[in-house]
Amino acid sequence: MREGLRATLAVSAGFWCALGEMLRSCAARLRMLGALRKDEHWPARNLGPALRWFSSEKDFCLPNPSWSEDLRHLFHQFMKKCEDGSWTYISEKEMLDLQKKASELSFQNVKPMKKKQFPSTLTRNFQEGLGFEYAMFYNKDERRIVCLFQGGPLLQGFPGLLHGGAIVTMVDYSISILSTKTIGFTMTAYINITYKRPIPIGSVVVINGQVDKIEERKVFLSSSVHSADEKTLYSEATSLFVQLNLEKSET
Ligand SMILES: CCCCCCCC/C=C\CCCCCCCC(=O)SCCNC(=O)CCNC(=O)[C@H](O)C(C)(C)COP(=O)(O)OP(=O)(O)OC[C@H]1O[C@@H](n2cnc3c(N)ncnc32)[C@H](O)[C@@H]1OP(=O)(O)O
Repeated sequence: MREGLRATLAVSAGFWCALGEMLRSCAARLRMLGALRKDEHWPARNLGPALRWFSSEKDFCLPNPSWSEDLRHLFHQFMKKCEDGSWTYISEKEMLDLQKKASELSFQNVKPMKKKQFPSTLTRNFQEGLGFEYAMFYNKDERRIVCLFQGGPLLQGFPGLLHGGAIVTMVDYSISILSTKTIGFTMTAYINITYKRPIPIGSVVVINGQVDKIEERKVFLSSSVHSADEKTLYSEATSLFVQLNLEKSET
């Protein structure tokens, strides 16, 4: 009797969990689709606080209900590549730790913001699905980084298309992590991007970044932005990152 009751409770708990997850997923997709409607350019209107506050616990790089099938599929493909150790998944915590360490090391004259005033990194100040949704993978031996990126409706430039500034932001983030992981903390000296095709809002792109050359403190990198099926080349960039001179004050 007791066993029967326990089994019933387990099944019903499972049912409510699955239903909850399904509703959450539908809500996120609807939010994104709603925001794409022509008359709702500012979807934050009814969405409560638009900022996603700093959290060291949640890993925003993991799939959430706003992720499309394409993004999930690529994410799982890359997670598989991590199994033999050639690629490594970069968690949100690792990015925040790097950023925190960078400011401790190099910007000693800058007063750090209090946690409560401090929204997470620029790319994380959006509700799920409305801004930058991405995950990054690093290949140490090949000095490469891959960023799987789905840009949401708050990143719109031309109607229905991603703003070029949002694209270059994501490219810059990806390769700044690559150059930092390659030679230590670096800053962007220049980034020269060519936009070849517009990127539709909500589509999934793959950013590939690689180190081309290192000359003392200078790291030269190139990157490309492709569609998930690799058929469309959206953008290409070349850039220079300079390793921070930690003896000098940087402010
Ligand atoms: C803080 C690091 C954070 C890293 C965190 C990574 C973890 C990631 C985690 C979470 C993701 C968040 C990631 C956010 C990151 C976003 C990245 C950005 O948006 S950075 C903001 C925009 N960039 C600036 O504001 C730079 C402003 N510029 C400067 O501060 C300096 O100019 C700097 C540091 C770039 C170089 O200054 P010098 O005083 O250290 O070095 P000098 O002597 O001027 O240059 C060194 C060599 O580089 C050449 N160089 C410098 N700038 C150049 C340029 N624009 N074009 C060509 N050559 C240049 C020079 O000619 C020199 O070359 P020769 O050694 O003589 O051969």
